[in-house]
Amino acid sequence: MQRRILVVDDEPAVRFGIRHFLEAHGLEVVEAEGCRQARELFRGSRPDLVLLDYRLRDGTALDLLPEMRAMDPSIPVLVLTAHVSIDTAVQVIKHGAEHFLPKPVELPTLLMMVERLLEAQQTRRRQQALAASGPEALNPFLGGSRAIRELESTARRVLDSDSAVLIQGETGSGKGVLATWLHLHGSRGAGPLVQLNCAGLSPQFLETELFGHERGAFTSAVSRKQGLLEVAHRGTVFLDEIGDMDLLVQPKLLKVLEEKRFRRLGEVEDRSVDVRLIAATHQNLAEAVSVHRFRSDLYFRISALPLFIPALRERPEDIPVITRDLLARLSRELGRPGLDLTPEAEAALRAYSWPGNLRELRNVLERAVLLSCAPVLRPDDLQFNHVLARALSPSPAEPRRSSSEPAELDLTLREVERRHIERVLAAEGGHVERTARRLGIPRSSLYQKLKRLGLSSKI
Ligand SMILES: Nc1ncnc2c1ncn2[C@@H]1O[C@H](COP(=O)(O)OP(=O)(O)OP(=O)(O)O)[C@@H](O)[C@H]1O
Repeated sequence: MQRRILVVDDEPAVRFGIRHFLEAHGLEVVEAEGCRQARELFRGSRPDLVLLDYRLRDGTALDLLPEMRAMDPSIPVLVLTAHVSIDTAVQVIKHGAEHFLPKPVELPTLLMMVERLLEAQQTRRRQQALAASGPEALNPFLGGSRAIRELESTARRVLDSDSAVLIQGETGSGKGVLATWLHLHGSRGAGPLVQLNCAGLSPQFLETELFGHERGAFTSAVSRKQGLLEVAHRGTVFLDEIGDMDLLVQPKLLKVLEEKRFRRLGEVEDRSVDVRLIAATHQNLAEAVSVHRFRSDLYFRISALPLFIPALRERPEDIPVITRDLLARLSRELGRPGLDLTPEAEAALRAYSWPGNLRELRNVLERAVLLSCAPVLRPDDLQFNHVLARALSPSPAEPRRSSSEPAELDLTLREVERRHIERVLAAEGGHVERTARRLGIPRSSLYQKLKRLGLSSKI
């Protein structure tokens, strides 16, 4: 990730000299000749550091410093001045500058200072991000199966790239956990991680969430709103269920990815933004492209680095390790030290088909720990949702029939409805809202049907 420096000086020759030197050392430079332009660029081009001449034609550093601190206090400002006096130095530092340097500047000294300030800023941001994620951050690569080892090695290879990542996997398989891990361990780990689930969002809502709006952009826009893309500047945007993104919004997202620019609703000028996109879906996006539910250009853009999370049933050998990790976490969270399980319980966990993947495993264990007083869990303590599991993967003795088979014709309408709801519910991992959407009925109607048909929505 290239760092951007805003150089504010009214002398073009000074700006040219600094730009030339910093660019030769891998930094990107944007220039402003006075306070007005500096304000615009600070807001619009989002620099990582500012080099600010003390005296400008339309003001001094003392005017700009408090404004810049108020807009983003994490961006260090280094003041350059030809009139060094103790009083100026004290004023400049008091107004929020990180340091000051006498003019004419010695370029190697300037570079050293810039690099140190950028490094300190990066460390500070990373520490804040790790502290916010907590010591309990989940490890997405637990287990020794070949599938999970391959996932880890691919994920480590894409860590520091700026290209978009597409995480595919069944519901509850840990796509969100992997996205958080990629952000925290990548070169943007010190920056913000902003998440949005696109499922069920109207195009208007999705657009204002992503791009923000100006006051008065539409009737209910009573105040200005920052979009999530802006908030995620220098960090990562995690768009969950991207397959559900409305076709009207898709080209706008593509523009941001290609041009690194976007516009708030109701705004006339573009803003620049630097974000990495991590997208996730449980759908087959290539299939969605083939039926024109997803744009092929956006698909190609976001699927440059695809990661596939294997379903839990495809790697039963990992279940014991994951279970012990989850039990250790539950021990701490619930204040129940020494939680363990019998070999028979472990075998039962390995034998189950886990339609809800890791989310379901965690829920089964949590329920067992809460309902059992004993520290060691037995098979009886584990309550599996066999209805869902059967609906998703029927046993060989009871093969799923195609609708053309005569036996289907004998089913009552109620039974057909029941089976269909079971299947969709299983495919959506027990997620009622998504199931209702897929069935095309309101959530409240689905709850009524579940109750009437004696089905459980719990995963
Ligand atoms: N590596 C892991 N270790 C322990 N628990 C995990 C792990 N990954 C996921 N989980 C559990 O599964 C839950 C679901 O994870 P996550 O939200 O990342 O899945 P997902 O694939 O994004 O789900 P969805 O398809 O519903 O968006 C987590 O809240 C956590 O309880």
